[in-house]
Amino acid sequence: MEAFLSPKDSAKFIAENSQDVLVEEQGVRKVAEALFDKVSAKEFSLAGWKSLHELNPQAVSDDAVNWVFLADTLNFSFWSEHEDRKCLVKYRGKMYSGYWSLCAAINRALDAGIPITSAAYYATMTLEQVRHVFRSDTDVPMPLIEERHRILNETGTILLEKFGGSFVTCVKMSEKSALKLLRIVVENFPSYRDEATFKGTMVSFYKRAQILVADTWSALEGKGDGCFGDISSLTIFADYRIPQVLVHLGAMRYSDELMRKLHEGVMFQSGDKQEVEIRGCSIWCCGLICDHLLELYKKKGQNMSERINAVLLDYYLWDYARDHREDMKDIPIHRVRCIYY
Ligand SMILES: Nc1nc2c(c(CN[C@H]3C=C[C@H](O)[C@@H]3O)cn2[C@@H]2O[C@H](COP(=O)(O)O)[C@@H](O)[C@H]2O)c(=O)[nH]1
Repeated sequence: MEAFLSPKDSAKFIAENSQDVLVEEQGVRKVAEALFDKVSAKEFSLAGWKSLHELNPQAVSDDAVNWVFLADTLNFSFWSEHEDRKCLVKYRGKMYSGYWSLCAAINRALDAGIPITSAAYYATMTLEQVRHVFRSDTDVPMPLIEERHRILNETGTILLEKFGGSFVTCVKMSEKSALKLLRIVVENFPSYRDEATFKGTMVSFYKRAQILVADTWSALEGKGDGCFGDISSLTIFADYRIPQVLVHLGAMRYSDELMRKLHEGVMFQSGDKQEVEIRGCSIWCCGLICDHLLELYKKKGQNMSERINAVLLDYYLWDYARDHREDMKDIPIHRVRCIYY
């Protein structure tokens, strides 16, 4: 990890050198002010991870931690070429799309007696078994199914060989440090090495590794082995939804040239200059929103460092983006097919 800048330092470096993506200070302030009264809402709380999301595991248990590890190992690339033709998974009478289609497929498999969250199982799954477990209820399959198969086998084998087959072992090794757990994940599981080179500097985003730590924190309700004293050291998770909502809210802006490419549906490669600028500026922008929010409360004599951090801001903005798809349709997502987000 030493060779690469941390996600926070990467974001600063990228934002300072970005040409096609700009963080709008005024817009950042506006968003922080708009969120001021939301901080005490359940949408902005650790408890919201369970209470607002029926597919997330509800128990505090080893099974829940291993469920999170499986979900975040496969937590990438759900967007579809055409909005009206996408992978959907039906679970308990309800249709789920995008990231939630993954969770619905995991729970559907568990209900069918398939031990999909067990490393001993997914380390040796065949491609056909992976296709079956993650099958769509439309004629559009989940994207990158072959990569998902390869990553399941690779990750399951490592978890068995080095950590006794349970992610709980990694959590205990982290000794209640989010950054230590992040390091364990990135150093041991190759598919989590979400890194790039920008202007000759090695930068990192670690989107799936960071959301894995955050989701572990949430599943354990911030207690016991999940009581991470340094959870505020994490950044938001640079996916393809957060940039969209930041531009929609006016906290970030794309150059005309980049906006034109996005509207044309141009495919980017992971690590492209503009793709790195979108991801790095999103992280930096959200860090500034957090800082402003804390400052607004400080002016009222309130220290909200326990209630405001990048993880809770991310969860809030991601859910907001999900609920405001229609309002955001004029801001295209940036299209990348990769295993990192
Ligand atoms: N920044 C950030 N990105 C997140 C998540 C989640 C879901 N996690 C939490 C959500 C509720 C629970 O609290 C889970 O913990 C998925 N993604 C990313 O979004 C993309 C999928 O989008 P769509 O195609 O619209 O489903 C894809 O890149 C996926 O990797 C998050 O929370 N933050």
